[in-house]
Amino acid sequence: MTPAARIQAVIEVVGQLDQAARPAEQTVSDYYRQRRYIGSKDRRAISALTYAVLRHRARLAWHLGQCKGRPPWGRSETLAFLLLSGQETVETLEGLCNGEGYGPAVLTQDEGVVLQSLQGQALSTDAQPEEVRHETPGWLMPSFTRAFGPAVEAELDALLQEAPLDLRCNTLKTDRAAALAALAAEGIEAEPTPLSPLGLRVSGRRALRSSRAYVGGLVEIQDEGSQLAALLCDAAPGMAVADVCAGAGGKTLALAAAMAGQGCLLAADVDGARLDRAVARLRRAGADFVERRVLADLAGAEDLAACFDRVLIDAPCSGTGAWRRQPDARWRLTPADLARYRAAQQETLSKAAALVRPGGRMVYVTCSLLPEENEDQVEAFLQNHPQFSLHPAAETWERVIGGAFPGDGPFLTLTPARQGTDGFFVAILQREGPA
Ligand SMILES: C[S@@+](CC[C@H](N)C(=O)[O-])C[C@H]1O[C@@H](n2cnc3c(N)ncnc32)[C@H](O)[C@@H]1O
Repeated sequence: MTPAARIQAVIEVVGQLDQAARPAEQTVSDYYRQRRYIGSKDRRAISALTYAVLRHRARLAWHLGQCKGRPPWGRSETLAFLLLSGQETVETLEGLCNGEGYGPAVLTQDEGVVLQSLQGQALSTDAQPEEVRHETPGWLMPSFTRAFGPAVEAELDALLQEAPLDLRCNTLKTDRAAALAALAAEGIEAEPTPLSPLGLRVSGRRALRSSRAYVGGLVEIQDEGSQLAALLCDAAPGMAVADVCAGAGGKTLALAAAMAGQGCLLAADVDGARLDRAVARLRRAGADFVERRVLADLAGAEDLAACFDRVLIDAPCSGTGAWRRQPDARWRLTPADLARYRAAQQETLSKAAALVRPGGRMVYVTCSLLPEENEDQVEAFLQNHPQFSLHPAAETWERVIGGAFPGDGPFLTLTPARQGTDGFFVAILQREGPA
């Protein structure tokens, strides 16, 4: 594809994103599915520019004077982004938008005027309101400020960066050094992650999913933060462990490895289709001992009451900690969604508590950075469940992970700005009784 044709493709994708209430990832992959002739190099270039435009959505709307309501999205934003980011000038844009081949149509007179007025300006300026400058919905600013105080700007900016590709080496089949060597043998460069003893960070984007190391189950894709959250469950061989929001099994796989394939590991979820997606992953990882169960209601699972040494709640949440991976998600989240997540979190905490045996632990995890889904939920739970108390995350960290605990309270909060991971919150709740 010519550079102009790639820009036209981005204009089309970005235009479709505005109309679609679904995740950008789906819209982008549908666009490619309908255009099989677009090769992988062009796809990479189109996706990179599309996501760059998305990451600047509020600032572009501000520059284009469309701050009120949802701006029309597509051509004007793509061209404005190319100009404001310094990748093009008005003159080079005029050359690219010449209506020839598969490139963008000729600039209209109005577009020319707008682009001339933007030339030389910066994408971010102090004149923009804080929430525009940090690409954050205004209604969430008080929550982020409450979470991070003076560090809020650095945290919000870090959430706008691209996330790395992290892998967890699967200790059911290999160790980290051998996994690194297997990847290197296939030309995939990676290095150990700074915090997780099992993590590998891949440099550059390689066709990982078709590699022998991935297909053979030596590695699984998992953010370093997610690996650390799973390690803090402190699951061990021979234990009875329940992952009650298992979804497609990301953390179940990590628990299975921590248990060395020995003991009882239950992967449960309310969503059977999600749980089905765990099957192939479990098989690939050699984690055949995991039982799966669709649970419409944890309260109805009487046969599981007080059975488990560890219960992991990887709770449904706003996903604010994972905004680096889905930059459009911030604009789809509504106050009603957040209220729904909070209700589900409190309900899941209360019901899952019944599964923990005396002396056992429940580990509450979110990939949210909002105190309403994290500390507030744990506090409310503890008020109503005096048989549970907070176990300091630092104690488990030092024993299971090693190195300095990256926090200063009973919980663990990981953030892209501080640890370079996705945002995660972990609280360990100990049920009273013999250890
Ligand atoms: C954050 S995702 C889990 C991700 C998964 N643990 C992983 O590591 O890949 C949250 C999961 O909670 C499930 N869920 C939503 N509401 C629930 C509820 N009331 N009880 C149990 N699971 C629920 C969702 O279906 C979803 O799979």
